[in-house]
Amino acid sequence: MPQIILGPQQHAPQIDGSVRGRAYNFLAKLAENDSLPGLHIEPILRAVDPRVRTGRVDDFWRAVLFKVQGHEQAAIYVYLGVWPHDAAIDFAMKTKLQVNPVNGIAELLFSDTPVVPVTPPSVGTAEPNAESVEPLFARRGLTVDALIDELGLAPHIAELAMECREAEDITDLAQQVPGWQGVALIDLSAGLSITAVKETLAIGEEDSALAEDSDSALATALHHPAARLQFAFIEDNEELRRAIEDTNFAAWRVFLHPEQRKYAERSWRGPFRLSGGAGTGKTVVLLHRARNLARKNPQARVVLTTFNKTLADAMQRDLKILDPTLPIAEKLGDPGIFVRGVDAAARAVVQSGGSGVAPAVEAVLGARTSQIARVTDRNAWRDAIASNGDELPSQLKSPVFFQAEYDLVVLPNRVTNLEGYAKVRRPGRGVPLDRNARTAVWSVISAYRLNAGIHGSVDFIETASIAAWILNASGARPADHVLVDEGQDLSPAHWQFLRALVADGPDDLFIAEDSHQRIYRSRVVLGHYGIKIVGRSQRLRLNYRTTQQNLRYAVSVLTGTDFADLEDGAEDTSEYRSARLGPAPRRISASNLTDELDQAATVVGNWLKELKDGEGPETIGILVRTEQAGEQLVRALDERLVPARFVSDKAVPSGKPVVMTMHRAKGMEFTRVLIFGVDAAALPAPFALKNVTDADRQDILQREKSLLYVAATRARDELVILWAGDPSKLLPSSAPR
Ligand SMILES: Nc1ncnc2c1ncn2[C@@H]1O[C@H](COP(=O)(O)OP(=O)(O)OP(=O)(O)O)[C@@H](O)[C@H]1O
Repeated sequence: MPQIILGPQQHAPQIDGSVRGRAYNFLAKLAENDSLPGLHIEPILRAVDPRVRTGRVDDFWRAVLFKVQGHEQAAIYVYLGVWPHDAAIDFAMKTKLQVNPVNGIAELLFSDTPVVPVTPPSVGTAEPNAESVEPLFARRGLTVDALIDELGLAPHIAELAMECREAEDITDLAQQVPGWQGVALIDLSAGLSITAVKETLAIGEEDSALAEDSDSALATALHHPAARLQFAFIEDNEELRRAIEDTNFAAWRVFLHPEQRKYAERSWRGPFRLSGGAGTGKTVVLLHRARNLARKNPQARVVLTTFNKTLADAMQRDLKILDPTLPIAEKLGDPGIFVRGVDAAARAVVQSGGSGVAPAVEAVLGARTSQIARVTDRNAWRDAIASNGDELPSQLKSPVFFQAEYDLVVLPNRVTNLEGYAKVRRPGRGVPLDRNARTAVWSVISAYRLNAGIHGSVDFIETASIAAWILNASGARPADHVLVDEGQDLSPAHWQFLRALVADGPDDLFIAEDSHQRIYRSRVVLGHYGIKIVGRSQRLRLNYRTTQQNLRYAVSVLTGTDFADLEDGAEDTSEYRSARLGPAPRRISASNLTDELDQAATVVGNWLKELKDGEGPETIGILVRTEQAGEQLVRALDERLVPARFVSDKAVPSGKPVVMTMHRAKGMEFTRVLIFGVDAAALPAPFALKNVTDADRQDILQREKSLLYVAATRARDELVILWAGDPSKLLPSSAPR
């Protein structure tokens, strides 16, 4: 059966729903049998490319396609869109599908225009003395010949690129150059060498050898990972229908970056870690990988998990958008993809743990009732300190200290009594504790556990620890593949649980994380919990969400902070890059709270007026540090006749701008973002730093910075930062360009 490929369609006219429907019918028939006479697949006399065809969609509309016939392969049809009859012939006459002679990537050429119509970059806009500044690529030692002969850029694009003075000019050019060439320009402007760019685009030395003008060479060139930034292989009619008829068909569903594709498809002998800055498509990779694994083996039990329920629900929704036919498992251990927050997945193990639960509770928490149906009250540490903390050194009288000590030391080491706690090693905990201090600390931990026992409750981390014990004791491994998002915020007990879900082996664990976005917990070294990454770790750097301006601002929030990833290595942000341009982030200083609320109402009110057709008010996000501040802000906006809705743990409803905490905004995105209340007095949050040890203080400050980074990277297009009085010290002192 013929294979349909959707090629670049930016040259085709917009068509309405009924024409889309007919275009789909045409392509569906073509995919079944290309010799059906009603299709009228016609070559065009004197066309520059003998492979070009038109096909009859109806009396008025014609499809333009290329027919590529590989050896012993079914015909491939590359679809470029539909045009009115004469315009279709005209377009078909001058369009050529070829193999790039340098790198073996399939590409379109037009005989009387450049590869794409490009306006010259606005050279020299960036600096007042720009005339004297050498263009960026020349400063980097690049030449037009190298861009053409070594990389394979189209000559007119290489020449324009060599004229660009600054990175913005390159981005501007790249935005107009679809496919791999645009991506290559962004990579070069971020400082990558031509060799490194070729590596990210999966261009090998052997690729140019395929650059002959044969059908089989073209078929190979269309499969090139970099060609697939523009040419999408459509696998069945359902996918075809969605791609043609759905006007919201999102690029992430088919046009993966070669690196994203590699991580979605490749197999590893053991756990793999994919790190990457905000918006680099880590979640997209996980969704594609889950689909690939489920398709490769329909009996496979794939667990797709993340930090919490809201993010898991969003992943499940997107998985269905990606492919509605995917088998979603409702029960852990069933074939298909089981999508849950990590705590819900642990609960599922405990709930079905039967007689294994009581010994697990005893092994993890010591002797107590095995009633664990309830969740321990969030104030339980405070209460335990109040009742049993008299002997504690004052700097340890803090729920923050106990939560971290419990997560990082007590639970992962299965400490159940003072003897155990007196001996346990506490690497990385900062404050050393002598025997007396350990006794005082243990007294509080015992009280915490005793109270929870009386209430028949456990906290989330305890549940993960109990679930891990149950699985390890029984040897049951209810998953074949575990895919994890937001790994930077999981605790050791979570990792012990995830490790226990799946046997050691190929493609057992795939972990996406960004240590710059660690906002909940202390840093964890995976190797301590049986997850040996050893060399199986890569990084994504191209941001698909945020404009270059917003990204640069967000990264400048991080500057000066020494981050480390889950494997203890340093991470840097120097090659983070974005393929989009937009307005510079606006920083607004208000004189007092009333002024700040007025300014917020003005910003959001204006944004509401600017919404385009099809853009709902919920694409505006207003991010705050605390729930209380959020609820207060909604009331104040309401008084100023600006509608808004505070969203905490539910999915975001449509119809109004959304106010939420910066924590809640993790993993989300908005077209426009206002970060409200970035005052010196509010960020870092004073309550977070109350009664903490010096060691914890540093880590909390780092997390508060990361919180601001998370908030700033939620914005696709516009970002406004607003404060009253003095700005937070966590903000960069000046706005980057
Ligand atoms: N190949 C792609 N083509 C088009 N859009 C993409 C692609 N990959 C990702 N995106 C888009 O970029 C945005 C960010 O993707 P995603 O949420 O997967 O990133 P992330 O790395 O998980 O981000 P974060 O860490 O901030 O949660 C989304 O809107 C997604 O649809």
